[in-house]
Amino acid sequence: MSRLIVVSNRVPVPDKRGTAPAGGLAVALQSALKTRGGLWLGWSGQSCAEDAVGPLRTVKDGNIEYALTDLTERDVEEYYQGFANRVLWPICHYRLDLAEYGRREMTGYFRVNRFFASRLLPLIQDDDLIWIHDYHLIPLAAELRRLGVKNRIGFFLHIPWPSPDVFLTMPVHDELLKGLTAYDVIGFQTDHDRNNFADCLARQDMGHRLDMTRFVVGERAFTTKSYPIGIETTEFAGLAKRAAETTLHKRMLQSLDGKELIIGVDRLDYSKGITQRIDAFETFLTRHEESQRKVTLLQITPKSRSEVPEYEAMQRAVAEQAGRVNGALGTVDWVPIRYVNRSLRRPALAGLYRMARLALVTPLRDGMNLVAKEYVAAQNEDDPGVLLLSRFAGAARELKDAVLVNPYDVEGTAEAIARSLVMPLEERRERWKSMMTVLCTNDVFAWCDTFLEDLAGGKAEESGSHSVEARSRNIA
Ligand SMILES: O=P(O)(O)OC[C@H]1O[C@H](O[C@H]2O[C@H](CO)[C@@H](O)[C@H](O)[C@H]2O)[C@H](O)[C@@H](O)[C@@H]1O
Ligand SMILES: O=c1ccn([C@@H]2O[C@H](COP(=O)(O)OP(=O)(O)O)[C@@H](O)[C@H]2O)c(=O)[nH]1
Repeated sequence: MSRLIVVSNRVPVPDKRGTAPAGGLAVALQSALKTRGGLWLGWSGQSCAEDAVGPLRTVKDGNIEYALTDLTERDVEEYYQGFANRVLWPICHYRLDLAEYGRREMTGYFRVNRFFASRLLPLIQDDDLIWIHDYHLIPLAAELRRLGVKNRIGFFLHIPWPSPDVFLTMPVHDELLKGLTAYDVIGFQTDHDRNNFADCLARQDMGHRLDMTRFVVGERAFTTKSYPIGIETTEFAGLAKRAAETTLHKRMLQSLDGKELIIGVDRLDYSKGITQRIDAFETFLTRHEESQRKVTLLQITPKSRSEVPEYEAMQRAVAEQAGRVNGALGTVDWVPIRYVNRSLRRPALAGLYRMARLALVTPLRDGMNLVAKEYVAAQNEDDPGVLLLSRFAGAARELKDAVLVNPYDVEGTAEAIARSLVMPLEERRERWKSMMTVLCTNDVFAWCDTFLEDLAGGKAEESGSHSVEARSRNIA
């Protein structure tokens, strides 16, 4: 079996686990890699002065070897906070109004990709499969090809790919599209994203289509498909079941004092629709006065990308909004919204999901949204809660039995909250069962195996892949 090399900007640095910022890419890749093993290269999360970047730091954890690199302060500013998170992120989430183009940031982005290529090159062996992740590293394969790398290289985009009208507003769109054609397999979360990408190629008159999934651009042929990312469904369900025994769980139940729990879990990001959600919750409480004092919304929102101005502004806006609603509607013994700005560990989250009668997952746009999947997996099959899910999350393409809402429609979402809270047990069970069936089939191991099978050139890789046997060992 070929060795797997994974490259991503964000890596769950082993000695910092638990304190690392929450994010679906790191969570999912770690689950996917733990059986198969491999080398995982990424940013250490540390920045340093221009002349102080040391050698790679390697850490072995189980059968994953992490290779971590520091970046300079300028790199972080231009590549991560600048081009990745002030241009690519807003554009891919359809927020043209928030994109801030700057030549310095664009140059920094391509420079850091060259730097990643130079760090990776000495580690590559002939048979390695290389799997690069997300919008930070789109040009990495082109840089590796320039250095003579002939290995199979795959790319998976965790965020949405927008329609050509949106994507082509970006000044360097052609460099990015051409950069992608250096990969052998390009994966997206949904068919919708994949089709948008194909439409961008067509609009720019780049190459031609061989069949449903194969394209040729210049000298290169590549496959492009959707591979919806999943979670460790069975393991997460087990975590949630066991959480009922913990002190946190008991304390939380006590503090609820019989009130129904509604939960929201999101990084503090404008794509997650948190302000629209709070508006919808307030509208629900005002229009359904009988529910006041009977429900509590627990909004867990770890800070994210705080150095980026749009995120900093949002921190203030959401805190003020939650404070205003609590001030207006709260009573001496009832707080409508419990707003938590810290990251929780996954076992604690699993227990809270299971306790919640309703989850509000209402992004304005989201690549997938693993929280939606985790909430479903955590439910008690005899008395499952309801998932209220935005149509604009990648997860909505699979979880068709969630209560689907348009998060821009605040009144519609408020009414969906009201309906969900009184949904009969039989309907809740039917919806849950159908969603859980999807999650058990499309779990994170299936995602990983399917992508790697295509990357390996169609042959199923034998040992160490996530065979049913290996997966059950993993769960045990
Ligand atoms: O690394 P950060 O800047 O702290 O951000 C965290 C991650 O956010 C994004 O996650 C995405 O990946 C999830 C798993 O595929 C998906 O469910 C979600 O919809 C995406 O938003 C980002 O794409 C990652 O690169 C970041 O690490
Ligand atoms: O306090 C928190 C909040 C979130 N998460 C995890 O972070 C991931 C968020 O992934 P998602 O795909 O929903 O969104 P992203 O943040 O990647 O955009 C999920 O696995 C959550 O369980 C966590 O571990 N602790």
